[in-house]
Amino acid sequence: MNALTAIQPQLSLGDWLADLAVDTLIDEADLSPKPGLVDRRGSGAHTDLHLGLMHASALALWPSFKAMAEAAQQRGEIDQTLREDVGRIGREGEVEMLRVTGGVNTHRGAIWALGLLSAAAALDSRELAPAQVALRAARLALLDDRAAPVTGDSHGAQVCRLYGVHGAREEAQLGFPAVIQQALPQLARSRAAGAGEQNARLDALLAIMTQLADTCVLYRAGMAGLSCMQGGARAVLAAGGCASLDGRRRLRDLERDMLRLRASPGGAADLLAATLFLDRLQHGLPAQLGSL
Ligand SMILES: CC(C)(COP(=O)(O)OP(=O)(O)OC[C@H]1O[C@@H](n2cnc3c(N)ncnc32)[C@H](O)[C@@H]1O)[C@@H](O)C(=O)NCCC(=O)NCCS
Ligand SMILES: Nc1ncnc2c1ncn2[C@@H]1O[C@H](COP(=O)(O)OP(=O)(O)OP(=O)(O)O)[C@@H](O)[C@H]1O
Repeated sequence: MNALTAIQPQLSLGDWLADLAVDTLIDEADLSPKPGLVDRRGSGAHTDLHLGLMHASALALWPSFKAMAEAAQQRGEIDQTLREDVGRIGREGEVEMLRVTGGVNTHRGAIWALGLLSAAAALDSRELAPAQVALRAARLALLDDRAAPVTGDSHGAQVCRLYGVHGAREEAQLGFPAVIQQALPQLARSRAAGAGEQNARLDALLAIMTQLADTCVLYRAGMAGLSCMQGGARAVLAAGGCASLDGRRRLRDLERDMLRLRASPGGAADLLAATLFLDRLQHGLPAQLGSL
C-alpha cells in the first residue's frame, strides 16, 4: 500500500462492473470512423443523436448497471426473481435514459445486453471467461419476465415478424453468438496482426455486421439495407481490414452506401460494446477486488 492506494475509496464489484459498462459505451461511441453510426466525426445516419448525447446517456446508466450487478450478487443464482429484478431495473434505466436525452433512444439495446452481462459477471466473479459469462446471461435472458409489458410493436418486434429474423432478445438468449463467435476472435486476430487498437475494434464491429440481422437497419432500410451492411462489411475484412489501405477504401464505400440508405447498425454497435466489456472482463478483477 502507498499514499495513493491508502486514500482510494473502497470499490465494490457492482461499482467496478458499472464503471466497465459505462466505459465500454463511451469507447463504442468514440470509436471512429463507424459506418452510419454516431462517432467523433458526427451523427452518421441519425438526425436526433450526437456524441454528447451518447456520453450523457452512458453516464446516466451507471446506477442501473450497478443495481443489476448487485441484484445478481445478492441473489447468487439464476432464477425468476433475478430475471424480474433485472428487467425492472432495466426498464427504470430506460426511463432515466429517455429523461436525460429528452426522449431519444440512445441505448435501449445496450441496457439489455450490458445489463444482462453485468448481472452474469456478478453472479460468479471467479469465472469471467467470455463464453461463461455469455452463457449465464443467456440463461437469465431465457427466463420469462412476467412484469415486462407485452408490446410487440417495437421497431425490432415489427421487423422480426416481417422478415422472420431474430433480434436483440434472441441474440442474448443464444449467448451472444455475434460477440463470442465473430467479434472477439476478430478483435484478437486484428490485434495480433498489429492493426492497432482502434482498427482492431473497427474490425470487430465489421465482423458483427457481416452476419447480424440488425433490426435497426432492417427497420430503416429493409433487406436492401441489411444486404448492403453485411456485404460491405465482408468486403472490408476481405480486403485486409481497417488497418489496410484497400480495407479503408471499402469502409468509405460502405459508409457512403449506408448513409444513402439512412441505415445505421445500432444493434451491431451495442454488441461491440458487449464485446469490449467481455474482453476487459476476461483480464480479471482489479487487485482491490481480488478477494471477492
Ligand atoms: C429485448 C429488448 C432489447 C427489446 O427488443 P426489441 O427488438 O423489441 O426492441 P427495439 O426495436 O426497441 O430494439 C432493441 C435494441 O436492440 C439492438 N439490436 C437490434 N438488432 C439487434 C440484434 N440482432 N442483436 C442484438 N441487438 C440488436 C438495437 O440497438 C435496438 O436499440 C429489451 O429492451 C426489452 O426487453 N424491452 C422490454 C422492456 C423491458 O423489460 N426492458 C428491460 C430489459 S432488461
Ligand atoms: N454509436 C452509436 N450510434 C448510433 N446508434 C447507436 C450507437 N451505439 C449504439 N447505438 C444503438 O442504436 C439504437 C438507435 O437506433 P435507432 O435510431 O434505429 O432507434 P429507434 O429509436 O428505435 O429508431 P428510429 O430512430 O429509426 O425511429 C440505440 O438504441 C442504440 O442502442
